[in-house]
Amino acid sequence: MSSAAEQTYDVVVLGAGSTGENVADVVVKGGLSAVLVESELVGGECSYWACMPSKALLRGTEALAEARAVDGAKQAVTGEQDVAATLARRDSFTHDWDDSSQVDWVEGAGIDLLRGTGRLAGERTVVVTDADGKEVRLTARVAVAVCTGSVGKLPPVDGLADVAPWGPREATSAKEAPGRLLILGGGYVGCEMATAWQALGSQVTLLQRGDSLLPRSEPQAGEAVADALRDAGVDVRFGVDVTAARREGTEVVLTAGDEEYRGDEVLVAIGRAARTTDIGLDTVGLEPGEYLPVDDTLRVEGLPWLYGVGDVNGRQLLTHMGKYQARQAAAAIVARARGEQADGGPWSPAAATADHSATPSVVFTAPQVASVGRTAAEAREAGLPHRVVEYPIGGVAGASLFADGYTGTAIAVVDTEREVLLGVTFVGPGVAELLHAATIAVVGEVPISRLWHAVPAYPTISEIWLRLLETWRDGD
Ligand SMILES: Cc1cc2nc3c(=O)[nH]c(=O)nc-3n(C[C@H](O)[C@H](O)[C@H](O)COP(=O)(O)OP(=O)(O)OC[C@H]3O[C@@H](n4cnc5c(N)ncnc54)[C@H](O)[C@@H]3O)c2cc1C
Ligand SMILES: NC(=O)c1ccc[n+]([C@@H]2O[C@H](COP(=O)([O-])OP(=O)(O)OC[C@H]3O[C@@H](n4cnc5c(N)ncnc54)[C@H](O)[C@@H]3O)[C@@H](O)[C@H]2O)c1
Repeated sequence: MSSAAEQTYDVVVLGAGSTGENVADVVVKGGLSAVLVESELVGGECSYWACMPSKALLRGTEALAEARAVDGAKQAVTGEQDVAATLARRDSFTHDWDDSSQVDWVEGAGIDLLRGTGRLAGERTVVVTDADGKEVRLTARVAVAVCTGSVGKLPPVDGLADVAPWGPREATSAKEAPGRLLILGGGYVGCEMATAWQALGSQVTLLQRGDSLLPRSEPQAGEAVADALRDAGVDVRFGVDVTAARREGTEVVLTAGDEEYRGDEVLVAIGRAARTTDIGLDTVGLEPGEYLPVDDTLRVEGLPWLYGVGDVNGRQLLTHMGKYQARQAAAAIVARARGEQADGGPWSPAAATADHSATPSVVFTAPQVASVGRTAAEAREAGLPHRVVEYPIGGVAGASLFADGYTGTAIAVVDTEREVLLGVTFVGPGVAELLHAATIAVVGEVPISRLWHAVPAYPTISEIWLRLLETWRDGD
């Protein structure tokens, strides 16, 4: 018999990252009671070891590059980036890894917080163990939302675990730049962290297994980022399959075929795995370690009381998509608690439809890569009739004002039958803020004929939209 204290809520949310916070907030606004269970910091990876610190590390370099690209302004840039001040600014964004302000927000939102490690213990039940081993048994009247996120994967490389490799957490929270940084993986994390640490003083070697960076993006994006990293001094290597790792003194040595790569630290950034190995999935008939299999209302198939939201379902590993899923899942939970329907039909109020074909993302490299929807390769795989339209962003007046010698590319994938946009990618400085217009066009399936009436202000970089439309009309 357990002597655990017992508490009952309408909704139990396991994991108080950006996703869990939003599920709890929306169900409480919908009139339900909710408890958030958190084993580490309220706010999760995004606030402390992912989006916020990484973007804070990158922003100073970007601002300097922007100033240096404008004659008249560049003459005022007479010094180098201040690394200590950059790291201090990063620390201010993570509140020195103190979550009190987020705890205040949780309390203000009318959500209860329970600190400890939660595990499912059968239907609608979560047992939470705190640091002293004390247990609380939580029962959910309506739903349990699992929002435990993801963790960095470690490849099966001999000796890698013994060299104390960095993961994204170490790379975003390091207190100084390592002299030589090896990075395994040329995806989002690898490219952003190579950009950041090379600028902050490390000699970075980026080892990618395949033959391109950012392989899920349009190829032009990976090529532009690889060229820019090389120009910045990063040693970018493709086709590298690391098979062994060891430390020689303080030095890390990676072996790949006949090659050896030496550094002071190695960052492993080869993708993520579901954080579900030890959350009691076996007690409800699910496989530990797997992403949670959910429908479009984020409900786990076959378990009508269980939801899997955010990174933990593996649909789209992005903060804004986790928060979107949280809003949709919470809407489904509230509707169902009221006895209403939440059928999960495309674009309905409780469905995360955008996960499939309209996900926006920005890689904060230099140049930035901002994209939404399908790439040409994805349109091809989906069997959609399409044409690719491309235009150099430097050709518009707003871009040439933004930076002398602006180079960048815009790529639109157009559905040739329906004449709507399937996807858009912008590669270039300052393109992140162009993305939402593209997201609206893709989500709204705005016909090309109507887009001609969406007139970009002159002289902004958004005039790229006109050039894309003209290129489409003129058949390339
Ligand atoms: C370096 C890096 C940079 C990134 N940059 C961006 C970016 O710029 N933009 C973007 O959109 N995305 C970015 N991402 C992705 C983004 O960080 C994730 O998509 C997002 O954090 C997922 O949020 P989540 O709430 O689903 O999971 P998490 O943030 O991982 O939160 C899960 C929470 O659950 C808690 N938890 C886990 N297990 C238990 C348990 N058993 N009991 C109690 N609590 C538990 C954890 O402690 C954690 O607080 C980045 C990722 C990385 C690694
Ligand atoms: N700006 C952002 O929005 C942002 C930033 C960082 C991370 N993220 C999110 O976090 C996720 C995880 O990022 P990530 O960079 O870890 O994963 P990723 O999937 O983006 O990239 C991993 C890369 O590692 C390569 N790889 C795999 N195994 C390898 C090996 N053994 N050796 C060398 N290379 C190998 C892959 O080819 C791939 O390009 C991203 O997919 C994204 O969803 C988003």
